[in-house]
Amino acid sequence: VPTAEAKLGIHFHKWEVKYAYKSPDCFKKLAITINGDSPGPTIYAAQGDRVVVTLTNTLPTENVAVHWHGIRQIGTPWSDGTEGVTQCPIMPGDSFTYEFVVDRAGTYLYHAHYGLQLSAGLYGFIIVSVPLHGVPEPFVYDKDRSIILKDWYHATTYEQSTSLSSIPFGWVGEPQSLLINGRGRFNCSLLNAPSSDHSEICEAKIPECSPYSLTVVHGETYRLRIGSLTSLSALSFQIEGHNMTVVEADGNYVEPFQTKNLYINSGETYSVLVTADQDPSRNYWITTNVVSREPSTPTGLAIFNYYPNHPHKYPPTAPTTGPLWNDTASQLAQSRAIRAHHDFVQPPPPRSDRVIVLLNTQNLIDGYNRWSLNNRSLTLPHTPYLIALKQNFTDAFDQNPPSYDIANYDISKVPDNVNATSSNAVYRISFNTTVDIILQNANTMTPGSSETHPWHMHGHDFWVLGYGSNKFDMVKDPATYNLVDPILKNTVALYPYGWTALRFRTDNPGVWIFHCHIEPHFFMGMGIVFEAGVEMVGTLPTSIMGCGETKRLINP
Ligand SMILES: O=C1O[C@H]([C@@H](O)CO)C(O)=C1O
Repeated sequence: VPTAEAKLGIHFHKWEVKYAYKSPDCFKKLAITINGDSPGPTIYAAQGDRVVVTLTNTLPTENVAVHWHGIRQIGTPWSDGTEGVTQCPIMPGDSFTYEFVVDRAGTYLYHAHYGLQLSAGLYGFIIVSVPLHGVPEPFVYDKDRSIILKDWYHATTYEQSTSLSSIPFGWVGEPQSLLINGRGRFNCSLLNAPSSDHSEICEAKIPECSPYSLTVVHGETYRLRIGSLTSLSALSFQIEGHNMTVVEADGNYVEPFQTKNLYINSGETYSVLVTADQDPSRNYWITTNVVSREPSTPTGLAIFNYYPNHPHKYPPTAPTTGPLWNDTASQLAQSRAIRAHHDFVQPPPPRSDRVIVLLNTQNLIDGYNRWSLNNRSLTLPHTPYLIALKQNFTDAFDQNPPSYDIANYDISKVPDNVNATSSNAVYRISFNTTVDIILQNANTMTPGSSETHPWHMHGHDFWVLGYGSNKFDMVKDPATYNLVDPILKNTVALYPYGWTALRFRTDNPGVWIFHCHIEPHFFMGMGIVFEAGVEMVGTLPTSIMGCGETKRLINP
């Protein structure tokens, strides 16, 4: 029975964020949970509803902040949940209320946006339905189901963040397992503990790590919402013997297209339609595996269970895996195949007012391994930009980083690191203008290597105008842009040695971050902060300022 508040379109949630021992892949480790769960509870709402989450931080010695990924926060930029950008972190023992409107139906996510807390397991779904009398969705299905994908590490966030910010540098490496709806399987016999009995820390037979099972009825069509909140891995997702028809991406309807393998990067969501039209006398494998980086993680497994077979009966076949990890061409082909649905095309403005080219490089800065944009590696200040810029503390940050000419940069070479510096610069962009961002990939510090980066923008969707596989040509490449039916997204892939071109309108007053969604890359500086229309932002809630009781000094 819906509560009175839910009938009014307000959804209250009380979250206690705390550590708990979890064994999602059979290996016992500390995870950050919401009310004891990782992944956390799904937030359900209808378009236009208000979501109010009161979060109490019960982590003994750690701050926290939660980002509502894909929710634009129109009029509430202070609820975006990005520590250092839109709020002070929530300190242990403190409570903080996030309040925002979900203005558009679709599939969204939430996750920690502080340090490496996403990798500790603070993540979940936000599912927004079409309102009762709203425009119907351009597809039909019998049932709505959701699957959240995660890569899982056994090292703690403290170990990972210390390694990443030490000399010598210690990379987090590939994950130990892949989780489907919070369940995976680590091979306990790989542990070389002194005793042969691992049952205390790794127990293959506990129900907590038995594969997730999705029960279907023969003949029915399922809308499967698939979201990825991996720390690192780009994934391929497949259902043995079944085709998937992609119909939604990041909350936007797409022209339907069929695939057997869905590529999904961290921060992306897709809806696919799957019809249970195969031999119903058996179950099938749902699998996910690492692409873009050479995998060393076992395939993630779940069961596509035809009723009335037992939900945990293993399929009779060996699990199928996706395409080769380094088949970038097929990933690029999927990216290019995604177009706006023909009834929902919102064409972009034909030209932009400003072009920002961002060269993506890995650098050595003062001996530390970092990632940079135009040779500047973001170091988040602990005075949140939104507060500082709204209050005109303009001396707090560098303003308007200089533009960068990539014409003479050789993207196939290891960077020379000469001009690479740490920076807290903020791009100040005129309100209500059209901006193009050209993401240009390049070689890392390892010869012959360039990596895939999923770029995510807060506060806005952007049109994806095009992709290229080499250095961007300012004259020729803009002529190839899709200005007819480009997809709107909030997260998009930048492929090795290639470029991706985006266009967006600065129509949401605030201060926002645009960053690589690989958590350790963001931690290593891979992002920019931009401001547009901050003077139009309403009075900032004092809850985002100060910390603990010192808030009284701000608002006596
Ligand atoms: O940031 C990274 O560091 C390593 C490697 O480049 C250096 O060890 C890697 O694969 C990353 O993505």
